[in-house]
Amino acid sequence: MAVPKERVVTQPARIEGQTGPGHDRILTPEALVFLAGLHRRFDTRRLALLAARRERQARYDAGALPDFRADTAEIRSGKWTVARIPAALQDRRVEITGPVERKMIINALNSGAKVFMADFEDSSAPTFANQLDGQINLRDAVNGNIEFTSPEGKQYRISGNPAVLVVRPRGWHLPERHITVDGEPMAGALVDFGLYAFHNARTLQARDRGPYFYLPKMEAMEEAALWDDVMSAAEDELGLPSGCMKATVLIETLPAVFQMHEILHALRNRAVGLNCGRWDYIFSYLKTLRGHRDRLLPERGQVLMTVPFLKAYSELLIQTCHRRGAFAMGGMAAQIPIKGDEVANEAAMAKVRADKLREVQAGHDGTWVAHPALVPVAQEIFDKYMPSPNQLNVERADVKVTRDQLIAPCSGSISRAGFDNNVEVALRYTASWLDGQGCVPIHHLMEDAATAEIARAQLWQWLHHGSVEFTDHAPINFALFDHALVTHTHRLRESGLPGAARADEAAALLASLTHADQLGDFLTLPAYDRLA
Ligand SMILES: CC(=O)SCCNC(=O)CCNC(=O)[C@H](O)C(C)(C)COP(=O)(O)OP(=O)(O)OC[C@H]1O[C@@H](n2cnc3c(N)ncnc32)[C@H](O)[C@@H]1OP(=O)(O)O
Ligand SMILES: O=CC(=O)O
Ligand SMILES: [Mg+2]
Repeated sequence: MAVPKERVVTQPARIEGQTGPGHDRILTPEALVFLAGLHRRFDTRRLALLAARRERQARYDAGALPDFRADTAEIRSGKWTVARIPAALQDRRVEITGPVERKMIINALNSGAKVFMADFEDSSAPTFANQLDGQINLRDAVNGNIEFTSPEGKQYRISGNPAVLVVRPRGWHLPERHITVDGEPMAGALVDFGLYAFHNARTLQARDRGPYFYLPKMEAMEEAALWDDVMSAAEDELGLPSGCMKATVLIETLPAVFQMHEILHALRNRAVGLNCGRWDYIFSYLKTLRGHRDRLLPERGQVLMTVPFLKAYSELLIQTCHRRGAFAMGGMAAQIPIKGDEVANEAAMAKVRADKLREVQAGHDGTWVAHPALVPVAQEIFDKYMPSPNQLNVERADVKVTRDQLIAPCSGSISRAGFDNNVEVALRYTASWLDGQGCVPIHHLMEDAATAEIARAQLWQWLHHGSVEFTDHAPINFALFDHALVTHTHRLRESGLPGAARADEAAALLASLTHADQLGDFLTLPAYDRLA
């Protein structure tokens, strides 16, 4: 049934969840009308694109393999570049990322990094309160009046030359069930983008820093075209110049690596770069090829950026970006500082340095870090090997990456410790997420939704493809999984660690996902139904 015209224009989105202090200044009547407009114009298309993902996946499950598209060959061979990149984004050598928590936003903006990516995605557990508090925090940061006092009395405020703010909304797949339009839940992506744009885009545009976004987890150029149309509509509605909203796209799914030119082309009036979102990319390799017994991955610790299929991906990304005048951003090393153990800390920092050295020497224009203490570590390497603000001039014409290289099987092994670590990480991360915390340190590594997905997907893969063995040739089986899960659940419950209170729920979810006949699309979808 068609929606009456005046309803399309004026009927606001409805709030279905509990709101807290200050949320009314984010969920204003005007903002709710703006959100409703985005939903009515774009949600049908979003749902169709999600259905297209499922159809593609069914073909891969039936034996097909991803490949470059025949219908877009002209885009790949054509001569074109992305639009001029704003001055504020010309030097992105170190970008810090982090959740939209108030203290962390201030710390990240003060960290010395060129860019801060404020994250509503992999590092966020999207409780309604987290998402709305995040919007308040970002609005205050944009307005220059963000402050925080810790329970111990430590004062936080912005000082010096803060990092340029870039916001990552949720991916197209996640719903926001606390905001509905015409009885339907809105897309998390449209809520995060819409509220941030509505409250901040005009303020940002009036300065030398604009409304800038990181776009996650896309699988096809049509999904990028949808973002382009959403941003154009928002620019029109807010009276902003066309193309002022800028986008950096994470290439973090296997299908997307075959459409990098196409994705940049779809967003060519606003694209400033692509980023190697390595953790989701590994997860997507597992998920896309879940039906292919010959492409199992070894344990997480062995799937490094130097293995052939990941090296091919990052080099093709650099070549593609630089051909189009766009930045080729590197990704996240998972190591974080280790306090109280100098030797272990130095070993972790050496791994970060090696990762950043590989990136800068391959031609990346910048990189990501997960913690303020890593900013100088990454910056030292990029300053040394990239004296100019970027290296767009590095063409990487030598790179000749084929389809087979992008989906090459990865050799390696699975140890009992690697298996056990996957159970522990998947459980502890899920429990923390259910408790409202989307990023946690586990055994001195940063764990977020993307890294935990790898752990969960690998367990499923090893258990469901017959006769997968450990290094000592013992078979991997469900009894071992069930036993490890019980052990870690008990340990977590007793530990007082983040997520301890949600250990049993997390274990039940992980057991059902791991025993299910099919690898579930996203851990965060069933987990969202149970989120505090
Ligand atoms: C795959 C991907 O998508 S990667 C992108 C998503 N992931 C991320 O963004 C990771 C962000 N990082 C983090 O959340 C954290 O660094 C964690 C959870 C990994 C570790 O956090 P902690 O154990 O609290 O770190 P630690 O205790 O060493 O923190 C020291 C200080 O640095 C701050 N800090 C740590 N990480 C960050 C960050 N990313 N941004 C801003 N501040 C930070 C802490 O708030 C703390 O501040 P304080 O001294 O003023 O109290
Ligand atoms: O978002 C980044 C990733 O590695 O995943
Ligand atoms: Mg990711």
